[in-house]
Amino acid sequence: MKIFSSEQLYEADKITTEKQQITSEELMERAGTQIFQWLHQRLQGAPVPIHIFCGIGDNGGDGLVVGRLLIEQGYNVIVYVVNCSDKRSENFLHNYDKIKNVTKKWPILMTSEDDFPEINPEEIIVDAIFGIGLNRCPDGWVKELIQYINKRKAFKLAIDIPSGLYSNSPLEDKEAVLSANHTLTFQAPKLSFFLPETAPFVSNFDVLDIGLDLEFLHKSEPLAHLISKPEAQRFYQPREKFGHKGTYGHALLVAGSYGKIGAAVLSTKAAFRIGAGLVTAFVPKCGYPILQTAIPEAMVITDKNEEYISSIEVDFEPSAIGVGMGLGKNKATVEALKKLFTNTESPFVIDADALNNISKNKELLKLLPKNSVLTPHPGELKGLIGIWKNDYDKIEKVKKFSSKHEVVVIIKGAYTLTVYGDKLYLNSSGNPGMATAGSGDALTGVITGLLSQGYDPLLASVFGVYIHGRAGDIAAGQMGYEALMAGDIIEFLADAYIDLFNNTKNDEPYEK
Ligand SMILES: NC(=O)C1=CN([C@@H]2O[C@H](COP(=O)(O)OP(=O)(O)OC[C@H]3O[C@@H](n4cnc5c(N)ncnc54)[C@H](OP(=O)(O)O)[C@@H]3O)[C@@H](O)[C@H]2O)[C@@H](O)CC1
Ligand SMILES: [K+]
Repeated sequence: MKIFSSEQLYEADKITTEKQQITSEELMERAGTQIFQWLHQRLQGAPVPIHIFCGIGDNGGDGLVVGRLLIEQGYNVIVYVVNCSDKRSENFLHNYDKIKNVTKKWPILMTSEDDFPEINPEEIIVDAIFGIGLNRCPDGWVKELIQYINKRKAFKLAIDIPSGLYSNSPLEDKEAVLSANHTLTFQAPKLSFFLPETAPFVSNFDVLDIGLDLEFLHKSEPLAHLISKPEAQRFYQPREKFGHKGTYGHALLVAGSYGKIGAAVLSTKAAFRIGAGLVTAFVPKCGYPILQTAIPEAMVITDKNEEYISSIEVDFEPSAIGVGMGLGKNKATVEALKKLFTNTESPFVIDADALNNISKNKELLKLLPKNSVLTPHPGELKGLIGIWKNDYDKIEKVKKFSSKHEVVVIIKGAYTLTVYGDKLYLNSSGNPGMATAGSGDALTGVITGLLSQGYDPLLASVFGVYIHGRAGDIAAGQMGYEALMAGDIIEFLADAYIDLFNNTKNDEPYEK
């Protein structure tokens, strides 16, 4: 699914009305009807009071449509107009007029704190104050209204986007954003729904198809791509009937130090489970019996050093190399990395201590082989690009870093973001249970295993992140979030592959 900017959505809106020969009021009626149906399906006529707060732009217009349709259906609706500006939109005025045809209760005009209503916990709030047309930070009594609503325990449903949030630019004041329990957004999710600073205001969301012009949406280059099952299905490369283990490559995992040999075990296992033909682990001497016992399928080469890696030498040309998991920061390890990056042609996945070592020894950056995949968590990312002002600044910095060094950067998080030059890919699978030791090692093994089978670095990253998250989701479905361990993600990679083509079950991409 594509994620568009607000400018693109306005353009789509305009083109749709022209091509479909409908008025923008008719398009608004479509949008409002979708929200009404969503609510009606769930409420089934329940007499619960529904408080609809409407701004004076088109988001407010949507709120008025929803109000009218709910009143017509016999619901108990109270409509408020948050009268924050004199410039009411035409669509707002049109629907303001129309609502008086269905009720004697004229919308309540709010102009100050004195107008804030009493709202009980079991009631419902619909937020139609500001949509994608927000053009400055809410202040004064409107900001106080947002804070007042946030303090109410009633269920809060945001229309299109929680009021106070920009769809694709940074947050200015987190005190001036409505904190929704659910968001219903039109046509395409907004970039702010996925970034750590802004996503919590959105909670869960559904995308409502309001029939914007498909041709325009198709040909427009989006801000980002959201990856869920349909996209992942297209990325999958089927195995050949006459393939042999050599067809699927020979992956090398360079990992582990004394006390952290588990990182090598996890990444090696994951590379196997994702389908690499052969996998060799390169570990310090102390890791030898552990690896050979834990994974009989793997080959093991040891460093000459007992406790950490000091010189990486293998007698074959790996089809892909994953490096960094549990390596430690020993000087000799840094030297070994330098040599490895300089002398190897194979595609790389660079993780954990390899990233930390690069951050501390920036000369290593120049040695990074082109098209390497870097998998930092936020702390490791800071080491690479420095601190950022906000999530949008972070994205710009990572784009620059990716272009400059010609690498793929995977920023791990609730919605893992893969950056390749100007291109952004947001992952929809995964869950909080995966915030556990070793799940990053599993991801590195997965991507290395995919590279080794011939997936190109960007595809291996985006597909690998999805399938790793999906394995975590299926695992969590069986054992819950808390009990989930990294080893379980690896075991469930099998189910994630099978699930890829099981179209009977929804992969619930937005339930975070
Ligand atoms: N495009 C689509 O696909 C479709 C879009 N649709 C809907 O339209 C919505 C966009 O509507 P929109 O453009 O009228 O903007 P909206 O969000 O209502 O707010 C703008 C108003 O608020 C005001 N204002 C802004 N900031 C403010 C502040 N801090 N404090 C106070 N005032 C502030 C600003 O006033 P002004 O700056 O002029 O004073 C202006 O009047 C979109 O989210 C969706 O719900 C659907 O109906 C159909 C398909
Ligand atoms: K809203």
